[in-house]
Amino acid sequence: MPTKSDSYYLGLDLSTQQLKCTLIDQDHSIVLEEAVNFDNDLPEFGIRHGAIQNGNVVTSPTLMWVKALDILLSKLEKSRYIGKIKAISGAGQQHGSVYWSQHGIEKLGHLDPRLTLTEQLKDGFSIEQSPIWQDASTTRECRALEEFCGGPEALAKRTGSKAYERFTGNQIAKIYAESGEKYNETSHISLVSSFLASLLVGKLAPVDSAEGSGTNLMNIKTHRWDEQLLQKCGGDQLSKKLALEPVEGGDVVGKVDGYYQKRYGFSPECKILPFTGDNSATLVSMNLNQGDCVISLGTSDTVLVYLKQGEAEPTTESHLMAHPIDTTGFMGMLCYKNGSLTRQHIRDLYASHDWDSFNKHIQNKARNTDAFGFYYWMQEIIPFAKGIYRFENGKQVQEFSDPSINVRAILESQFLSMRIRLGRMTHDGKMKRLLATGGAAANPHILQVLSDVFGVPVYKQKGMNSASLGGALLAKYGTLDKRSFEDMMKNHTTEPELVCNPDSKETAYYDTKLEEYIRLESVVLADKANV
Ligand SMILES: Nc1ncnc2c1ncn2[C@@H]1O[C@H](COP(=O)(O)OP(=O)(O)O)[C@@H](O)[C@H]1O
Ligand SMILES: O=C(CO)[C@@H](O)[C@H](O)COP(=O)(O)O
Repeated sequence: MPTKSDSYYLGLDLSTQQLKCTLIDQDHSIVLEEAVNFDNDLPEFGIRHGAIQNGNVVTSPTLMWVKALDILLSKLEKSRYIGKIKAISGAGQQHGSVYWSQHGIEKLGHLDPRLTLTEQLKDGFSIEQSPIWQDASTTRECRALEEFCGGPEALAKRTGSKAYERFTGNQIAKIYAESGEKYNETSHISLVSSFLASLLVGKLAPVDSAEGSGTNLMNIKTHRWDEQLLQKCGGDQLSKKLALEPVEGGDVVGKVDGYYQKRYGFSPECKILPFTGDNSATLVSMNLNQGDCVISLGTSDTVLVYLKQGEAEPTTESHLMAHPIDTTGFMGMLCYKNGSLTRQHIRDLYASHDWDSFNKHIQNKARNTDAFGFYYWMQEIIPFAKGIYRFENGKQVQEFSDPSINVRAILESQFLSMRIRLGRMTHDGKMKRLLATGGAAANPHILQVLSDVFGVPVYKQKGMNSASLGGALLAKYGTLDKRSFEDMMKNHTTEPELVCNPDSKETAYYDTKLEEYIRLESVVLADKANV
């Protein structure tokens, strides 16, 4: 795509299934998008959907992420923009953690441009499998942390969230308790986002405060690590292993390491800005108006809102996170584990492994029976539940009278849960628009059901990946003398495009189903098998 700009900004996104990048020019036009898909491009790591699952323990090989960066950069090297990139920022899947050995940190500081990162960092980690956000194996550590703080509400008040299995502090607490030797061998701990920034800057990079709020270790008011929580989760050594206090979006971390200048031709002036969480970066990319709500349908499903100071109270089913650029504002978030992969599972069972057949079932709105389903195929986050439950005409059933009902039922169930819980998080604040993103937002039929359930129009942004676009915008933001995100976005914001309007008859139907959904969910939660 021809462009007159001489300044480019690169955003990366290391998410569950891929490493993606977006390059924008001075006017925020996207000039390049690239991706490395872990399952397709890196099968030698033995992953499925980017991860290795062993019961409730879910990890990704740290070196796979390093190799993905090698591949992505060699793709970028062929583009003519590389020497004109002024700054890089980006995002990572939230909560995942990386355990550097002393050897790894030393290697990172002396990278040899003749070799790949993979060759040099292959022995760089004290723990080779990084725990990721899908892990659900730290329930014991979660309850202990809540008890230590005086209960889930007290922890939520202090850190923005009650204890969650995937949150980094609880993951570290498990390693500290069960793998003492490995813990002692760990020189530094990064989050996925700060890990990617560290690779680029050639030294340990701090987390940003948005990422700090996904750990259960950072005080949500001061944006500083909470010494007592560090002590509880990782003993005396944790403060040293985290090494740096969280920083705010726009604070420069450093310049790109000489390795990337010599090997790929990056400018020595190219700045590295703090990396943030993928959801936080998505929020930045959308530049929300009052009444906007982001629905991300990626590997996870998330619901994101921008809450200004004074509008935000932590709850025990949603997350309050520091906003990546508004130091006094927040991102309110709901996160579901049974997102795209569970929809894919239902597609494979009931729609011949094919999205077109799945969409045909969505379009069949004949409601001959009153059907509800709850699809906690993987251990769900909200509510904490596991198993698949179906109800037809008020009675629990093994399978629906017409099994293809499962296709609409999973979508309705996912979106009703979001609508009900978003209402609780925002005290029934009226939403005017839903901004959809993530892999499943490519499917307009799914978005129509979303629009019908919420009764509001659904919009979509241009570009394939909003988290890496958010990263590119964060990169540009960090190069401005006078930092105002609003000013930066003025004249450059492309309005998202309308995908669908709600069908008022459908919305009226869903309005009558909210109470029944809540009742049946409580039946599911009361099931003894579901503990
Ligand atoms: N046409 C489609 N309809 C529904 N879901 C889709 C479609 N295309 C892709 N997806 C889903 O998108 C998911 C990947 O989402 P993405 O946001 O790229 O993942 P990541 O979490 O790695 O960022 C896939 O697992 C797939 O289920
Ligand atoms: O755990 C969370 C948020 O708390 C997830 O949303 C991860 O951040 C993974 O993101 P995707 O790969 O699904 O984008």
